[in-house]
Amino acid sequence: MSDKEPDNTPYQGPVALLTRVEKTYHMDSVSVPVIKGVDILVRPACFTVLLGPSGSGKTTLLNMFGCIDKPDAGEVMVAGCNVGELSDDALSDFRAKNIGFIFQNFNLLPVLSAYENIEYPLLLTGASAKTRADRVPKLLEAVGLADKAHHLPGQLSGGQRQRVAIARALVRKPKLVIADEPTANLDSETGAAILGLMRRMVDRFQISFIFSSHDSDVISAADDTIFLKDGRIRGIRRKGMEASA
Ligand SMILES: Nc1ncnc2c1ncn2[C@@H]1O[C@H](COP(=O)(O)OP(=O)(O)OP(=O)(O)O)[C@@H](O)[C@H]1O
Repeated sequence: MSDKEPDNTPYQGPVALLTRVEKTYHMDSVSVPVIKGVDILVRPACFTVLLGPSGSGKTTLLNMFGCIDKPDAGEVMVAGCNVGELSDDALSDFRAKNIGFIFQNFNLLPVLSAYENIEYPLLLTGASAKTRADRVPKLLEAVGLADKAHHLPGQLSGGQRQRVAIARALVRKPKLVIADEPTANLDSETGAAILGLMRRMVDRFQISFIFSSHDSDVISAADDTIFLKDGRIRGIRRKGMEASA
């Protein structure tokens, strides 16, 4: 019998992985390398933050995780799939099934109620009325908006709109949720509440979030923080583990 301690670490393989990723933008005759050989691993049921100053490449990297943009070199794996090998149609299906998005400016449909905004991605994928009626109220409750189901976005505060957007991002049970500076348009108190809500959603639904910010206050909510500068990783901090360069 082995006297080795049982391994209780929750890690079960990456939800997403960038390997030696590079990206250069070309404008007229000028080439600007913006991502210069980056490796990032997103662990299951973890909250990962990309932290870096403006222009450091956060959005470019999130677009690769979100299969919106492709690297010039390197590999992007999401939910065990090498997404670089998918056709455009297969990529759209893959994205719809596996990835949820949260935007800085919420991107809600103004003519739909909170309930209908959350339900909309399910309608697009042909989910049954039963699935929709099961999931939408549960998510409204999870984000603390059960009493605002029939409000239009214009009748909600910024923080409440972002709560709707979070519920919408979760409704198809994605493996990965991507949020590009989701608190940038909120005051600091509301931003902190949204951050706390996302943290709770990671724990409750066991989904991985990757989030960009230039505000170092977000580190306390994160499991993993990736420090970026000039398109390179300058450090990684995993909660409970030693920092590495
Ligand atoms: N479509 C594009 N064409 C040319 N250059 C681009 C394009 N998109 C981004 N860039 C440049 O790439 C670099 C990285 O941009 P990116 O938006 O990824 O940074 P960021 O860290 O998200 O910045 P911010 O915090 O300001 O949103 C910047 O210098 C930017 O000007």
